[in-house]
Amino acid sequence: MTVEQQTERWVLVPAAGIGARMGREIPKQYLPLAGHPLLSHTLENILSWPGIAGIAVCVADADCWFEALPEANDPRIHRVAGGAERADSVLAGLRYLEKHAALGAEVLVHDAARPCIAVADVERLMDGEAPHGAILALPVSDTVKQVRSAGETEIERTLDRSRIWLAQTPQRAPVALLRHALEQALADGVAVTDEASALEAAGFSPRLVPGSRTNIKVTVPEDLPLAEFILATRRQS
Ligand SMILES: Nc1ccn([C@@H]2O[C@H](COP(=O)(O)OP(=O)(O)OP(=O)(O)O)[C@@H](O)[C@H]2O)c(=O)n1
Ligand SMILES: C[C@](O)(CO)[C@H](O)COP(=O)(O)O
Repeated sequence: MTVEQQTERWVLVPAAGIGARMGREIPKQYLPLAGHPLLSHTLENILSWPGIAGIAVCVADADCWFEALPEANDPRIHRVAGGAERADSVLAGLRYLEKHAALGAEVLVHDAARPCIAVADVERLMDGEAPHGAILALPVSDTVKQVRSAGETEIERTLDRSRIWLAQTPQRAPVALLRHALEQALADGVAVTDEASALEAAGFSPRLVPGSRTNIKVTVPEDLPLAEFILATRRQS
């Protein structure tokens, strides 16, 4: 008889951003969404995911809102100091996990700003092995244009959209592998806007798992009513 070893699984939530594109006084993760702070929705959602050992939430040093969230008292939730950029916050969280999670543990990195993630999508992402990482993503459905440089509006060419996917979170990887890859990528000056970018820079090819359009990243003011609509529709179904 073989005894299956269950890999310990943690969630890391980067929540130390300032939400500049939202243009409000307080960071977007604390703005009210359907009567509760946005981050409360995200954490409530994560707390319902199956088989999660703990959740490291990376918040800014000067954050004075986190402790007021009801979820902050949940014993599975651990507050970690974030960093200047998203990648710095994730790296701080990974270093925390290397001290507190079991050896060989896996992490699901999920943006605080994505409160509408569906549990069924997370379960699909967690299905099977992912030794080199796996991410939720969406194949693009629009025609994709490229310009010569950022800010320009003159089209240079149309890209082959059959090969283009939009990255979402959660993004899954072994903690140690991702920590090494992210540290190296930052040291090499690689632009790391998600976890997969760091793994790619290290020569790995993380797997794409089709996600859902409803897993929006709340970024600009128009996203708030959209997120409220998605959450309300889900409660009714
Ligand atoms: N130094 C940072 C910057 C971002 N994030 C987090 O990374 C996620 C995705 O980033 P984004 O949506 O870009 O959030 P902000 O950086 O806050 O937004 P903006 O770029 O508009 O300032 C968010 O949950 C955000 O809180 C973080 O933990 N640490
Ligand atoms: C990680 C991410 O949500 C995947 O789409 C995204 O890259 C975060 O980017 P941002 O520049 O921090 O908005």
